[in-house]
Amino acid sequence: MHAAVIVFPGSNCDRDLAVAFERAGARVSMVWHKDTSMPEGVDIIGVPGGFSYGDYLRCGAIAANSPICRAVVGHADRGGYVLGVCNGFQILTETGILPGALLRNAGLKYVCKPVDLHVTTDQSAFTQSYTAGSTITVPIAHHDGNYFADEATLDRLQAEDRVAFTYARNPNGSARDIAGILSGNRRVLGMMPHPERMAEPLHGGSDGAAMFAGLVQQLADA
Ligand SMILES: NC(=O)CC[C@H](N)C(=O)O
Repeated sequence: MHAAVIVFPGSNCDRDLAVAFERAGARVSMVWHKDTSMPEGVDIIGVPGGFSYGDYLRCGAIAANSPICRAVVGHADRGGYVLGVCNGFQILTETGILPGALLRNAGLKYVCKPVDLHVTTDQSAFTQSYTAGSTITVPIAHHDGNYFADEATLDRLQAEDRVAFTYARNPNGSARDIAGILSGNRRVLGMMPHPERMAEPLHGGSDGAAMFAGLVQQLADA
């Protein structure tokens, strides 16, 4: 399984994401934001967390218009897999690959701490290694993690079983406690918490590792 991890100026979780994929058995290519295409045979694109372009004008807004993001959109349009974590989730909403937007945290503060997440669905390559209804612990680290979408979009996400994770205790004001959502074809996941930062015992927990293991298993079989 071949994963590409995008590197923007200001990314700070790109290496963490690459290591999480590698430890699960994937081959990883790092791809610079000025590139215009993916390496041959990429199965999944990881859009990492961080502060792409210094979070100007809004988190993810400039990255969404970077040269490489045209290739990310093309990959998603062709039914390819994409994982966007934190700033990556913000970038995926800014490109329109995923619906909604990430607003300033309700408490107007940067929040950095482990949080409990409910796994809402196991019906995706990202969440198949978890039990639906179980609770996992994964850190958050963001100031713009307050998921917003109009009521019709939120209803549709829930009706289509596309809410992947919800917060056990909402840390940022997200609508309906949403921490992560899937695309309509279930091949794109955007989430604010960082599974790659809780992926081995030295991180203080390894609940995030099952996501990468599940992806490698599914995409190796594909
Ligand atoms: N860890 C991250 O990716 C942070 C994303 C963004 N810079 C924010 O603070 O909201």
